[in-house]
Amino acid sequence: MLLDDSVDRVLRDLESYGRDNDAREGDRARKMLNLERETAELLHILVRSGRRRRVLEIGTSNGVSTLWLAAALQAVGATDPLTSIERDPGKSAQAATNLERAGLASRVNLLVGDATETVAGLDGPFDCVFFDADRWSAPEQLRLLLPKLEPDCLLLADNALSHPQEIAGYIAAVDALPGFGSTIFPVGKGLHVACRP
Ligand SMILES: C[S@@+](CC[C@H](N)C(=O)[O-])C[C@H]1O[C@@H](n2cnc3c(N)ncnc32)[C@H](O)[C@@H]1O
Repeated sequence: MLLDDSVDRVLRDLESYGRDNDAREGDRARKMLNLERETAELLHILVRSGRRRRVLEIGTSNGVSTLWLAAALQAVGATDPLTSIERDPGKSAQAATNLERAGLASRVNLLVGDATETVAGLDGPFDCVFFDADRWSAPEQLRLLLPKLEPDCLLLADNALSHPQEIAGYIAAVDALPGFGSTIFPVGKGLHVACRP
């Protein structure tokens, strides 16, 4: 079991809520678009086994992946909170409630705003970044983050297989970075994983 029962219960509720909401909502902006459980498990294991401690998430939605990341940080005893960015204040407020329910609120700093603008104002350093917002702006966010990444750094991005054209710019930008190696895990919508060992 990767998670405490209390956290797992909240996530099971959110999975069911997200499924129903996204099936009902015609407006994409109102969908939760949560990470699939198997992708979230992989994310959790990578962060936890790699003992990541300074993690940034781009694209909170209502907090499904945020809970998985926060639980990984709790498991490794990280002292810094996860930073997570979302432009929709309503979704971020839902994430705050969900983190509270899971007992993980103190482990996350939720920021509301455009990801690129917000990233420009962050100090870092980060040893892991999870990109899960719009894929077009991810290369610019990566560029802004480069001086704020620790030498030992893990970069994660969802939708590598579901949206290959949209994510191509991000993957090309990672490939152009000296010292990084990467692969795509064919899980869920495809998780792109890059590290600089
Ligand atoms: C795929 S969902 C994130 C799902 C979330 N990681 C989870 O597992 O629950 C993408 C989210 O990113 C947000 N988003 C998209 N583009 C953004 C941007 N440029 N800046 C900030 N948030 C953005 C959307 O509002 C949406 O809630």
